[in-house]
Amino acid sequence: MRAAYDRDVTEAHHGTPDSSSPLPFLKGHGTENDFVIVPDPDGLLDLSASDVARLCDRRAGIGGDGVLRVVRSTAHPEAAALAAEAEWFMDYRNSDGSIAEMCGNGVRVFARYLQHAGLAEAGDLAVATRAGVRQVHIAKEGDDGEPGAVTVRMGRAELPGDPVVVAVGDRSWPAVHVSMGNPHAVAFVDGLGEAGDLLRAPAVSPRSAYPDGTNVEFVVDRGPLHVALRVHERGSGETRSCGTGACAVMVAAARRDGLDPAVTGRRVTYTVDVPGGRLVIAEDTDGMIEMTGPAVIVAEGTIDPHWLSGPR
Ligand SMILES: N[C@@H](CCC[C@H](N)C(=O)O)C(=O)O
Repeated sequence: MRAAYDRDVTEAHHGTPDSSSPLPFLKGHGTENDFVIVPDPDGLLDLSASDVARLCDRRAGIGGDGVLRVVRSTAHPEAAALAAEAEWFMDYRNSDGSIAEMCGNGVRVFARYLQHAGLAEAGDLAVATRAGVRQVHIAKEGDDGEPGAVTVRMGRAELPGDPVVVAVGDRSWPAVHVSMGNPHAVAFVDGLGEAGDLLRAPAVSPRSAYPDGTNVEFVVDRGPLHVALRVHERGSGETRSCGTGACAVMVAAARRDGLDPAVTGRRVTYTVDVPGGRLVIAEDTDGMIEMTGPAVIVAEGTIDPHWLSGPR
């Protein structure tokens, strides 16, 4: 499978989405936050927002919460300056085609793709993202053949401390404004059902706190150092998991619980349950946040370029 795939990447597709060459793709997920992975090592593809939305369409396309385009850093204008630190750039897009600064599950799935394609080995590697370079560790396969978990050093959280409010219908909750490179509003609720069907984005005020929109997390306690969340993602709707969201939740929960590693001098670790699984998130005394969880490649194939460039 890998040999055929390598041939596809290196020989079959070099062109734009409307060229006649088949376009290789893979499908992967991290705690069911799922992505269409598009290898484009030389940065030749110009995926428009509507191309991305079409790929992510769960009925008429492949389906995913977003697209991970895999580009050599040297071949992408936003990453060329990072090329000395990270060979590969994760060009992440939400399922509506919008660009986001960072995707925590995405970067773990991205690393798994590199390993799957023979472009990286288990161990440490660096990935360039719009939020900067992220260090990733792929654990070795277990004796049972299970792929090792993927850990990413997510950087430090920023908590501006401004009061924000999240509302769904006639219910509202005070929320914590957290940036993980991308924006989050974290609301502690009594039950995850309180957020309703989340078919539409919750209202967040003041809107000036989030000039570019935001991701919203609803959180309940499950036990000591253990929380669960639902998330409505900017640009993707409700998803089964959000890595940056889980990190934002971890930090908001830790501060609420009076735990700040920079003050206590002790690393703190939370278990964060998401609808699609479980993430383990730790904050170190220097503020560095590490997220660990599964990352899986489930399929690979080719996209018909005529379909992608066809009538909308
Ligand atoms: N699912 C992601 C976050 C993706 C970006 C987000 N929707 C945004 O617009 O900021 C994750 O795992 O972090």
